[in-house]
Amino acid sequence: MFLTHDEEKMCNGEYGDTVRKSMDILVALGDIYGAEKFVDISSAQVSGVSYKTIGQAGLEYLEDLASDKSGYATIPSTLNPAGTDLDNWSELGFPADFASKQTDIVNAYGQLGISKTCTCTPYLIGNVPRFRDHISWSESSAVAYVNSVIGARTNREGGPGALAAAIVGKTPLYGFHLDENRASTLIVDVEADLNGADFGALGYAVGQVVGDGIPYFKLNNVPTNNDLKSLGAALASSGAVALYYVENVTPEFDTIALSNEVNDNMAVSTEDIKETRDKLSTASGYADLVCLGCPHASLEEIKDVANFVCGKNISNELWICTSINIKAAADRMGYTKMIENAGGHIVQDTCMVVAPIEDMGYESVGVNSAKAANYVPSMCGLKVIYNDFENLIKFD
Ligand SMILES: C[C@@](O)(CCOP(=O)(O)O)CC(=O)O
Ligand code: SF4
Repeated sequence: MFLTHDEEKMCNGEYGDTVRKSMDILVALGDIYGAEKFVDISSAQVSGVSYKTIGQAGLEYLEDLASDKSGYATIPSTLNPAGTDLDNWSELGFPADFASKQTDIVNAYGQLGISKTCTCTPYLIGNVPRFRDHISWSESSAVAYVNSVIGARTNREGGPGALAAAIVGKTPLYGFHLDENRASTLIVDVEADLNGADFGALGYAVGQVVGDGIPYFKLNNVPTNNDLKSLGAALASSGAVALYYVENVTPEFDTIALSNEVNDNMAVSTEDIKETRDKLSTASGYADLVCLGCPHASLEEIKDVANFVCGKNISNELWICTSINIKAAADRMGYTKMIENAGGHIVQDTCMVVAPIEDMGYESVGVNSAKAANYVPSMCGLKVIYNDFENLIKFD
């Protein structure tokens, strides 16, 4: 890999040990993937935050890096969801020993200069790259969104790679950073009219077929940003999708998307969507915990749930997961009160997959996210029911 004089100094430790270690990771990635040089980036999004997923070894690695005090994030950078609501963990029933480890992890990231905003939808709250910006993001659903809906450029980074990029402010130039690798590989004709959880089912079904390719959707409906958030998350979880196009909707659908001839096609019917929806559930009836907000909920999604539950009594447990910022906006709008008065909670910083819900007495989880339906059984060992939120919430 070609290195500038300054990049060589970073590699030689002239900017301190944390920068040197970060360059080691980035140069290794660049060598593996055949990058010719580095590119400057404008944003980082760092996964590997929950104590459930990185454990004691991850905590010690971060504390070690932070204690050196020789390297800090040089660009706007946010964190992926943590394993607890960082402020209200006790009221919500999170185990105290887990919460304490979780706080230590987030504090170590904070000492490294990463914003302690823990969310998988940073594009809703201020970590918002511009069209064609080079960035380094690691949450797979956020990668799919930012590449596809915003048109920024990122690979599906791992947590350590994104952290290293946040500190150095650069990433190796390869893969999805290059226009030549952003052409679509599969045309998807969607014959079904889609609503709500259908978008996740579509993403799940197509992700299984396309793998790490780039699907190009022809839809009957004009999707909302929330629909695109669900679609991309599902594509990135059943497949390894980093980028998709929707005809007449997402940037570059009429330019880069079709710059190579696409020979693969698939059609998705109403019956396919129904079958996929059914397949995503491993239980029936009502779940004891309904957990919405995968990826983290937008204010509009919270508003819809608030209006739906207002004035009623919810008899299963309800969490709507989101960022601290959207929670604050929901508080001010009165949505939080409406949901709490009905017996539900807005839970910030965490989610049903990275929280230790399997240790909190729950057995089945109701979700309207195909990504969550895919991961809750494997990462939490719990049963899952996939449906629109209106069909998951039970009232007295
Ligand atoms: C499942 C996921 O959304 C959350 C867990 O990731 P992590 O704990 O931040 O590494 C990660 C991903 O899909 O990129
Ligand atoms: S599992 Fe869903 S809610 Fe949790 S971090 Fe991933 S996308 Fe966000």
